[in-house]
Amino acid sequence: MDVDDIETVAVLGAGNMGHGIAEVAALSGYTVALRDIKEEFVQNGYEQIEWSLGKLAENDRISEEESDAALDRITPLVDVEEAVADADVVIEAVPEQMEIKQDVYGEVEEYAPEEAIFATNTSSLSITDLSEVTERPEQFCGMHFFNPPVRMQLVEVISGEHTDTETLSVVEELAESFDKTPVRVRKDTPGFIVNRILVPLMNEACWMVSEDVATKAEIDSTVKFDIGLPMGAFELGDQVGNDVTYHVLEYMHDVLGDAYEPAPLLETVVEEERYGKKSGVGFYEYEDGDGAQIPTDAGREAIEHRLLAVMANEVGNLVGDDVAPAEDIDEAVMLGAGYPEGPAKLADDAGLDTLVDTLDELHEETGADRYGVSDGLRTHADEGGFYDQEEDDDAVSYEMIRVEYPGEMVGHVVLDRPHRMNTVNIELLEELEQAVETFEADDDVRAILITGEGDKAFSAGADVQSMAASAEPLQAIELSRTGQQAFGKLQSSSLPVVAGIDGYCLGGGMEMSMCADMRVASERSEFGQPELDLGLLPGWGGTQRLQHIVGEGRAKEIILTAEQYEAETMEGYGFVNEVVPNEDLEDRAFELAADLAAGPPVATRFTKKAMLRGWEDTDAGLEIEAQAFGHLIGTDDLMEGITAFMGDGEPEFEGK
Ligand SMILES: C/C=C/C(=O)SCCNC(=O)CCNC(=O)[C@H](O)C(C)(C)COP(=O)(O)OP(=O)(O)OC[C@H]1O[C@@H](n2cnc3c(N)ncnc32)[C@H](O)[C@@H]1OP(=O)(O)O
Repeated sequence: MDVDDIETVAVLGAGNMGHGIAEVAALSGYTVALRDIKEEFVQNGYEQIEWSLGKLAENDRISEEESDAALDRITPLVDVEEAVADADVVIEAVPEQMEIKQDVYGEVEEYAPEEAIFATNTSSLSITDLSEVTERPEQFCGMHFFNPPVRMQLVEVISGEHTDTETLSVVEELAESFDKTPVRVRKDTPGFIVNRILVPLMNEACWMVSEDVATKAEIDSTVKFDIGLPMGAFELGDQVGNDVTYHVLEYMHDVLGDAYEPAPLLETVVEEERYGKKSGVGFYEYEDGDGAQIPTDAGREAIEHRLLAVMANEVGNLVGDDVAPAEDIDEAVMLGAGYPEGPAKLADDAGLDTLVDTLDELHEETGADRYGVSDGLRTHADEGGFYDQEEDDDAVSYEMIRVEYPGEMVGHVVLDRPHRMNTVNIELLEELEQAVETFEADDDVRAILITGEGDKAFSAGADVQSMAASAEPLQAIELSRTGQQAFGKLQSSSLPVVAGIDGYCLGGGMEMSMCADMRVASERSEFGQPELDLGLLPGWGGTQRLQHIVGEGRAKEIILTAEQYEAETMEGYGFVNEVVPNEDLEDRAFELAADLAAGPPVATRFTKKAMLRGWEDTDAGLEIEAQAFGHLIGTDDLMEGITAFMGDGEPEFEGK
């Protein structure tokens, strides 16, 4: 079967995952049969889809017509025969119990066309075992979506023992046609990739508390603010559901052995039905407490090493068993769990030798199987890392941005952290500076275009979480200077710069766009300098540059109110040169950049220089800005602002 042959997708199970998958398939133009065992279940799923499509339209992610058309493509059904009779692909998302799934496949096998592919959305059962229930194990694979499917980019496509490669390729292409990123899991292993990394990490966090090695606060502070993961380990556990984690871990324990023995703390919370947010209490109290309140400064290096070592060991297992290469593991975990960098890269950065030593020491000390170093980790430690260390040191490599050459003498920078709203961290600043230098040294580039990956954000500003991790005045002054310098390089580039803005353009993201010579924005874009709401000030040039573009009055209004502004308003303020329909943004921004690239390079350069020099004494202003940034980083108000942001609350500033 070819992906182009697929017209009809049957989704079995209209629960959380099932209705989400049906919505994604319908949005991509497929005819969808959504089936559940009872009319009320399937109707409920259908209504959830209707609500979600309505939200997408309300937020301008899709048009009303697209929303209506997607809903029209979905037929809610109870009858299995009717649901699968015309299906080219059947995606099964029924409850995670072998007997239920077996029954479903028994029925489906009877009515589905012979050539139809079966894909299961299981997260914890063996693909091979499930495939053997059917008469088409070679046409059977895993298609593991993340929750909620409409928002999450990753789909793990898992090979069972009998799956043929054609089936995997078609399902990967199907995932791509859903506008998702498939990552192939070459072997059917418990937890596949993402859970195989996350669940043992969670278990190790629990072991540390169970053994009085560290407190929950110390561990979550280390995970969130030192390692820089999106949530603390316990915070994430409570979010996912501790019963779910425990269930997956038990399966790993059964199949993979004692290295995956659940920690007593995890067993206790599950026994006591402290499942997390959904039950009102987990590791933290939600109903009767303030939820996860994680201190920014309680992290410890020993905890960091131990967690990274356990994570590296799992990467070693996956790579060593040929489940996936390091690049795929990193991509999956970044997309599926929102890690700023993948686990293999994090482990390489920490040094595999050090992590192996940590595991060896723990193994000797405790004798616990989970510290036994995996063959994959040891081999890669000997080679110097999971990634090739022999790469040419002079070669420029980018991780936070993409550098592209779309033609017409345009050099294109894509801010490439869509899982974190293209937020800006120090590495991104450094890479941006490097990209500008590379373009300037390239005779074939005459204009720079900057856009953000995805349709949610050009950039939501500085990565608040990584900023909170360096809450020292001197570090903050340095961070402010680094941003000023990188954005300054863009502003003073001899090449004309166009910013193509689609979605949120906030804080540091807006400060970056201030350094472009022209800004074109989609209708749905929103602008703002929310820094004062965080107890900060725009520290990457915003206090100086904005007033040059929109005048002092508007600049003060935007910065002091910290409000968000629509693209049209910002056009009126003179910040945006042109507002275009959402779907035209990319083409129009490129067209504008190509137009400027076709202009006279020397005259363009001198024009830019003259106009920039004509500003008043900006350096003095920038110095004050950097000093102020350093001063603010140590204030209680900043912590209040960041804590409120992380916890979705309203800040109460005290002026301290
Ligand atoms: C010198 C420069 C200083 C600065 O730039 S300071 C930072 C200034 N920027 C901000 O304050 C913007 C903060 N973000 C927001 O207000 C909201 O987000 C948005 C309006 C952009 C989007 O809201 P919604 O659509 O409801 O999405 P969501 O669930 O809030 O965000 C999606 C994920 O993106 C993370 N995120 C968004 N902005 C930032 C940020 N600036 N730093 C770190 N993470 C950010 C969130 O936490 C969340 O993550 P999860 O999905 O893991 O919960």
